[in-house]
Amino acid sequence: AHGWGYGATDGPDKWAENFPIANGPRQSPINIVPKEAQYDFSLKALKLKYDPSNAKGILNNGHSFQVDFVDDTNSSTLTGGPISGTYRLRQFHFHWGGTDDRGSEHTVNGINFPCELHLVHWNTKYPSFGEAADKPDGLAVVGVFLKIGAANPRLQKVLDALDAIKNKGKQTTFANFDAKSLLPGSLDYWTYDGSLTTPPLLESVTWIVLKEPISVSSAQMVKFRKLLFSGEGETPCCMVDNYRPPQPLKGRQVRASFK
Ligand SMILES: CN[C@@H]1CN(c2cccc(OC)c2)S(=O)(=O)c2sc(S(N)(=O)=O)cc21
Ligand SMILES: [Zn+2]
Repeated sequence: AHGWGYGATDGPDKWAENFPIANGPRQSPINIVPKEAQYDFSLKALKLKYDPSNAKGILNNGHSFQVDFVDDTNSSTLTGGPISGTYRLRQFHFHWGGTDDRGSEHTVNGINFPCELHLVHWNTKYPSFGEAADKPDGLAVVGVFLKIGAANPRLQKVLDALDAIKNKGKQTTFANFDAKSLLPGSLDYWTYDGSLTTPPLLESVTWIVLKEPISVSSAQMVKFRKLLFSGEGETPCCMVDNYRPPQPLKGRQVRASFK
């Protein structure tokens, strides 16, 4: 079965056995070296328009937890930035570590952050998310680093919902949430062509990684780590270190929207 995870026997080093694209030419995440990123004056400003009423539910999918959005209209969209056309917000989720010194997927000058937020959008030139997911311009994911500092009140509603979805497969309603509230003040970004960072590792993602992190406190990080990879009745296994390490750049150019 395509059971994959983040452990010693099913983790990132084993994914190529079932998903050979793991060794492909445009895999994610990557280490971002700001000095090697090329400023591209033609890159547009990111335009993120999110409607809080599109928030639907929150789910523990056994790899992370995700907040799902109704995506049958263009009321929550990403436009501008490095992409052309309109991409719809599908879900957001996080990756984090067992301790505050690791957890992000992208790194900057080799530095890990304790957590990374991904806002997943799909290209409306395709009829559905499923159709878009394996096309080279199918998905656009906005990545936001979380840095240890003051407690982030914008995260609290998400963290307070986690007690209800402790185990794999559990979900609950999650209404009226403004995903825009999770974004930092600056929308300066790095962008490059990449992939899903989890199986099926499809090379369909235009990555848009924001330069400015948002804050999270150590106490808030403890709440992420109370989630379980395991299902109810299984041996409890803490959901931590659910990140793929940086992958080879293989000649790709990372562009910057800022000087
Ligand atoms: C488990 N994988 C996540 C869920 N998804 C998923 C589910 C089913 C099929 C599929 O591809 C056909 C993708 S997803 O596309 O929403 C994404 S994006 C993403 S990340 N870390 O690169 O931002 C992780 C996942
Ligand atoms: Zn992700």
